[in-house]
Amino acid sequence: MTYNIEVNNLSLKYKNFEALKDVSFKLEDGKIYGLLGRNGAGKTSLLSILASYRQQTAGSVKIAGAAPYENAEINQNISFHFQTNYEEETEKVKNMLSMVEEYRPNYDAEYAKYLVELFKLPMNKNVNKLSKGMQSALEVIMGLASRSPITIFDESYLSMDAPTRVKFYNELLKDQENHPRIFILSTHLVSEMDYLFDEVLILDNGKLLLHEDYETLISRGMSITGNATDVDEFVKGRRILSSQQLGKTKSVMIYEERTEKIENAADSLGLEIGPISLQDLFIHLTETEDSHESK
Ligand SMILES: Nc1ncnc2c1ncn2[C@@H]1O[C@H](COP(=O)(O)OP(=O)(O)OP(=O)(O)O)[C@@H](O)[C@H]1O
Repeated sequence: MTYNIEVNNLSLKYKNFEALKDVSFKLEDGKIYGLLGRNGAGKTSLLSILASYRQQTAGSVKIAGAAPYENAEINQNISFHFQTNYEEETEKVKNMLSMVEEYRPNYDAEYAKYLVELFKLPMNKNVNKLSKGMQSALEVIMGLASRSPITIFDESYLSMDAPTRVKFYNELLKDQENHPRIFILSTHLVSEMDYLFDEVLILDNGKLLLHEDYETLISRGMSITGNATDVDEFVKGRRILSSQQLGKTKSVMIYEERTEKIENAADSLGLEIGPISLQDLFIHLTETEDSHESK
């Protein structure tokens, strides 16, 4: 069975506040999705609906062709991991993992053991006695070892130190190759994690701003650098994301497909075309009025 996700015209209201507005997209088996958005954009709200922690106010969600809410068969195949408060959790690490094994049909105990050693987690320690980073590692281990067809990490790696996060990224890519499934990774660590994504979804104020293949998205942005007058002439009428000037040299980021025509035009003016990062695109595409004012 393939666990593709289809979301149509999804909306969510908390009393009168509309956290998600008419969101539609499709996610396919075997891909890693990056879910980006400014604080309060609606990422956790959306993920909570996909994982059936919440029910939408309007619209539909279909997973493997059926509505997931209160559907036990589907829900046992969706792992949702977020920054959990484990203050009250007095179980030992090994017991937590045994509990996960019981309700995740694809759980691989051998793989979990390997991950526990990789992340150096003490099996016999109570979960509430672990450091924050170790608790994050436990979340990640539970998520990876469950091998759920849909695995969602909502910033669950945030407390890990940088080397541990890299271990997680490497492991995620390795395991995705051997056991492909849908991963959804919500993150603010855009520049650090962008290489993991097959596709990117950006939420902005509860709306889906874009859903694109990573490579296509990156090829849509570029920086144009050169003599300020020539750069200004070149970018006239194009979608400008940002601009910087140092003396007579100007660099402008634009949002437009990098075609041969553009390359030739820039070349004839002696302008340099450079790539821009997903982080740059994300920052400028989700810029608000107040961030313009603070410039
Ligand atoms: N239980 C709730 N009751 C009322 N409003 C809520 C509730 N949960 C979230 N919201 C609001 O919904 C909006 C979206 O919140 P959400 O947590 O989904 O955003 P997010 O993109 O995950 O943010 P962050 O990056 O800061 O974690 C915010 O304005 C938030 O205040």
